[in-house]
Amino acid sequence: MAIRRSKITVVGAGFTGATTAFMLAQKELGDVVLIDIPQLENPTKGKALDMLEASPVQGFDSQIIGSSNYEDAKDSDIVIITAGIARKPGMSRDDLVNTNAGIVRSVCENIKTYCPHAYVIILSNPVDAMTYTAFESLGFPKNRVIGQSGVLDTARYCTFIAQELNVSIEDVQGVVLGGHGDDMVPLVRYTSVGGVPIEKLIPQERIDAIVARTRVGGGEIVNLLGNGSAYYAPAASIVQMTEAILKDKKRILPVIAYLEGEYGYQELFMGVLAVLGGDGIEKIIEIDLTDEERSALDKSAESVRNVIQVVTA
Ligand SMILES: NC(=O)C1=CN([C@@H]2O[C@H](COP(=O)(O)OP(=O)(O)OC[C@H]3O[C@@H](n4cnc5c(N)ncnc54)[C@H](O)[C@@H]3O)[C@@H](O)[C@H]2O)C=CC1
Ligand SMILES: O=C([O-])CC(=O)C(=O)O
Repeated sequence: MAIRRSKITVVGAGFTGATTAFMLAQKELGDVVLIDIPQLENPTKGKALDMLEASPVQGFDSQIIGSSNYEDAKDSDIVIITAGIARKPGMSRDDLVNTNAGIVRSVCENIKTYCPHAYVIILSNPVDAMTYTAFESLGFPKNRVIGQSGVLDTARYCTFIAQELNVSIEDVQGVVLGGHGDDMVPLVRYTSVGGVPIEKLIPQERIDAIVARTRVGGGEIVNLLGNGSAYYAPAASIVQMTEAILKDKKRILPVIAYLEGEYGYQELFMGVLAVLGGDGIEKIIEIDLTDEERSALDKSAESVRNVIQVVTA
């Protein structure tokens, strides 16, 4: 059998979806199908064609098509869900829960039919609860249903640390666990620059300020944009996760995973460190936490559980 290119479907052709599709093609991770609602079929086709017409200039061979028909998504290896509404200034991600749960459920019905073997990555907010919703609707094994939050939250955290120290971002290592909300848990004790713990490089009050800014990093962008939320860094985060799966890289990344006893949590989707490779979430890595870190994670888990209760009620 001839080797074929991977096929990646991105559902939702708005800011995050379109940016993700373009980055995936630029990196030649596969052929890309961009899907939106029938009322937006022409703009979706237009965006895809515009991206494709960049290929001669940028030298990528990935195909990109726009569609509102899931037949075009048939047998995708990866499906990325960005469909849904985004928040505006003054709103929390949780305010989106009812609208986006309906959208995610209807998208998942199509994924189930047309892409039964896909690895599914969820971006739509509130993303921990939307990953739970997708898992329930799809009925896929837990290793194939993965939410995106920690890669982005960690990226923001590392950006602020590199800025603070005026050093290369390449030398900053950190991790943010927990739900994708204002009580997420940046783990200072597991953060280093060039192998040196940040507590030895940055005064405590500046570390506290960086942690606080990270927790509201999404809101900072929402307030600056005025009408929508972040999309460049979210798209880059999704692309990193997609690449980890398609290239079986076995990256250790913070992802939203289904917890069945890990860290003592049951039947909960939340951000934890995991090995992400050719079989999706291949392993969850449990790290030891101090009492303080543990109670911060418990608080975040409680917030996530409250939103999940809305979608399971
Ligand atoms: N988890 C994370 O880290 C992040 C999550 N988000 C979330 O991602 C979602 C999308 O954000 P944006 O792309 O900025 O919003 P957007 O409004 O630019 O795009 C959303 C797109 O979804 C489409 N859509 C709605 N219902 C659909 C359906 N049933 N089928 C297919 N497409 C449908 C809309 O027509 C629209 O084009 C939001 O919920 C946002 O909060 C955004 C950034 C980061
Ligand atoms: O803040 C938002 O609404 C979008 C998002 O999840 C992020 O950028 O972290």
